[in-house]
Amino acid sequence: KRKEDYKLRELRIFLRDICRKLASNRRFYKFTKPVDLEEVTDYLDIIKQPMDLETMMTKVDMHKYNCAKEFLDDIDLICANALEYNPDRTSSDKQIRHEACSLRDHAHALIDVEMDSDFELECQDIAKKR
Ligand SMILES: CC(=O)c1nc(NC(=O)[C@H]2CNCCN2)sc1-c1cc(O)cc(O)c1
Repeated sequence: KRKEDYKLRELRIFLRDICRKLASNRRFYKFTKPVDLEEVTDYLDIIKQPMDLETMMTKVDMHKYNCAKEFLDDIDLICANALEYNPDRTSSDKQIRHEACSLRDHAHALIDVEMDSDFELECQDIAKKR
């Protein structure tokens, strides 16, 4: 197990904790599971790359993230998808856009507070090499 692999294991432990905290916040309930394509039948006509917190947890376990930036790119994707699928001036669309922006800001804030910036820079160097 190279030194790099110990760093990536530490990253996975950290990202699982971030994912758990976000998924356990009732405000982000709509983003915890893949959009139900039986219910939302036109979803894939509009959203080309669905993403959700359960899928992200699986990606952590499958070693798909080599730095926190890659993890936050998927959080930003969840948010962008919700903004794109819910553009209307209705209160329901406005509410889900608000929840999506809140998820994005909470995720970035959690990582900025809890993650050592030098550690992330080391992970980004590893990510570049892989
Ligand atoms: C996550 C998401 O983007 C989402 N958007 C919705 N939009 C609408 O229903 C709007 C779209 N504009 C017209 C009026 N209806 S419902 C919905 C959703 C909510 C859940 O509790 C679970 C789930 O899988 C998906």
